[in-house]
Amino acid sequence: MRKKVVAGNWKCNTTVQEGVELAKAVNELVATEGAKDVVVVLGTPFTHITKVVETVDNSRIGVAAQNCAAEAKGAFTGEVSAAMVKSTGAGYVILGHSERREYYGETSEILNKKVALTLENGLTPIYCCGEPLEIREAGTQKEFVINQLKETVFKLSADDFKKVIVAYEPIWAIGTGKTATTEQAQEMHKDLRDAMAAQYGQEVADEISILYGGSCNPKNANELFANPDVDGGLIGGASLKADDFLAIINAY
Ligand SMILES: O=C[C@H](O)COP(=O)(O)O
Repeated sequence: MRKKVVAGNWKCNTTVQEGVELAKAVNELVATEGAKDVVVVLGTPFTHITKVVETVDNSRIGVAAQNCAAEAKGAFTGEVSAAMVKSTGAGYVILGHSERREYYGETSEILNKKVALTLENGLTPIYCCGEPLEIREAGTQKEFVINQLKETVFKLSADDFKKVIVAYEPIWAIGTGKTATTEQAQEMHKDLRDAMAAQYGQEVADEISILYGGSCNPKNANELFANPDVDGGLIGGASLKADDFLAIINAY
């Protein structure tokens, strides 16, 4: 039975102190009011990870880095390795977010190295995929997104692929207030699961959590999560407010 997952992606927001306050608030709300069958993850900036791991109940809330280095270690000034992330107590790494692909030139080749290092270090990759507006308008989004998977995580063995969480994030919906309709989300998630089944078999495909990301909020989460192939969300803006994030966790 695949897991329901609601992961926050704080992106480049909050100071360490603000982040710890936010984590504290989420921790309290999740402990008292959070849906028990939902895996909750906080994707914090690198600088916050150790403190956030110390702040939350780790048996209830996981912590994610938003990136990691494509190299294991060495002379790579400014980089943070997967092993370093692991040593903080974090359990997840968000990889392939469209902002990293677009602003930092992350290619499939780079992402393959990051995915491999994440898995080697016992971390769970939350692997993002999604199409830009022009691809959606041309109607070729299915081929585009499945190709992103083919170039990266579909190169993994079935055993490794089973450890991956996939997040579908249409780029035109990120931070724009323009959410994919519930039909658009379900259609793509089903297409992605079918592609996973073609690659690895239905049993593996049925185990993979596929999250939706893109202007997900307390008002639309319920409808989005009601889809049979939507297994949760990767939440940007709304994860910065503890009450909104809790409402999304409880939207199942
Ligand atoms: O990683 C999260 C996504 O980019 C969604 O961000 P958003 O909820 O602010 O649209």
